[in-house]
Amino acid sequence: MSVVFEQVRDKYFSDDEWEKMPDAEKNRHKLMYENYTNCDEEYRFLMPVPEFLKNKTPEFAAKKRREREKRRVDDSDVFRKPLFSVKSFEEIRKNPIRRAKLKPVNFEEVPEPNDDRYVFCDKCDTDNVDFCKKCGVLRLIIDKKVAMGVEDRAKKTLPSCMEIRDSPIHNLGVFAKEDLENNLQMGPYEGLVTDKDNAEGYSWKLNKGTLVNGMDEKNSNWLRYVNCARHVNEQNIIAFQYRGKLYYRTFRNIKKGEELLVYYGLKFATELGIKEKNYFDANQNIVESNTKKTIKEIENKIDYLIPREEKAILDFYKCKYCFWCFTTEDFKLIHMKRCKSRNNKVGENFDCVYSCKHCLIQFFKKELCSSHEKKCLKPRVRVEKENMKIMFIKRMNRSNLNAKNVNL
Ligand SMILES: C[S@@+](CC[C@H](N)C(=O)[O-])C[C@H]1O[C@@H](n2cnc3c(N)ncnc32)[C@H](O)[C@@H]1O
Repeated sequence: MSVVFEQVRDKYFSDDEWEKMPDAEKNRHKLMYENYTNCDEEYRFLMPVPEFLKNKTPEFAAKKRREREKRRVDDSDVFRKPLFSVKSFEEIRKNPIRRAKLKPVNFEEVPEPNDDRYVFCDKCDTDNVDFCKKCGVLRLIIDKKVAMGVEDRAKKTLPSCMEIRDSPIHNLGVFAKEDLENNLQMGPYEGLVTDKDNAEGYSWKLNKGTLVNGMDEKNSNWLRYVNCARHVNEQNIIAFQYRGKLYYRTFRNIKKGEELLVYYGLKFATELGIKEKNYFDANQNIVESNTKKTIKEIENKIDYLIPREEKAILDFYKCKYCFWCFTTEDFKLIHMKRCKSRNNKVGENFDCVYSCKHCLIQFFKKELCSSHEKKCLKPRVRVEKENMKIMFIKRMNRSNLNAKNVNL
């Protein structure tokens, strides 16, 4: 609104009058006001005074003043008031971009372990990661230590509790020379690791797709002689994969003289003439095994059962200076080159070594070993996935190890 309009309104009209007045009328009043006030004072007396300029009584002037005051206050309020009403903090919608920049919330997504870290426990009937917390790890039957490439290596690795001889099933087989208990672990199945299928019937296929071919007797172990069971009742061991390797284990007690028999899997077994239907047929002959010996009895009696703590001493590749143990000869040699104890030849002064019962690292001092054990966070565990997908291959035919094994 122009200044002249404001002057006319403020001085000569009440707010109500001004509001109701049409724009043309307001304009006319403005022009009359300008003409009159702009006229020289000498000649102004000649002009008629416009009507609206005349009604400026004291009451009217006081009323106009009040209206002006009120308007000023209202106008100043416009600047003080926010343009929008203030919402409570909760109601304010957060900016999604800002929210994205917030620090990550405090949670962790625990990765699912690999399939071959699950172990099925017969007793508890549960799948466990690494080992059954109630029943512990499986006990091992250790292969005899023979260098790779040696003539007849596979037979030479045979533990003293077994024998290899003619089998009524096929050519050679593995037989128990002693009563064997349930839950004994054997292996891993050794052989050439390859990507190619072969026709020999001595390969296991691992979950990742590679094959362990035990055909070559110089580069495999005794597990290659284990035949396939013809019926569920004569099966006494099952194969399972643990951390990329294939193992066998007993799932019931085995009598002295009994042949060790595993199930090769549906496809390969079918190829050998073992039909799935007959395999699980209850009317077939039942192979009995009533060998019930306490673990203590067996442990005390036989030399091939190695308690976990001793395994490191006998089976692992040991640095001759410091007694650290390694799972392969190569690792051991690498370590020995850098071994801190090499110059002192510390190891030569000790007849006895102490191994950690969790991770199998060895120490030449008992105190060192026990202090390590307290801290050791890597309990050595045996893992078993009985519902496995490992396959035993013969002539391009792959066969899954039957999941029914699990239910035996
Ligand atoms: C891993 S080898 C077992 C050892 C074999 N008996 C030997 O003397 O070398 C697998 C081969 O044995 C034979 N075999 C194993 N179980 C069998 C079964 N139940 N019936 C027929 N042949 C079997 C098959 O020829 C198969 O290819």
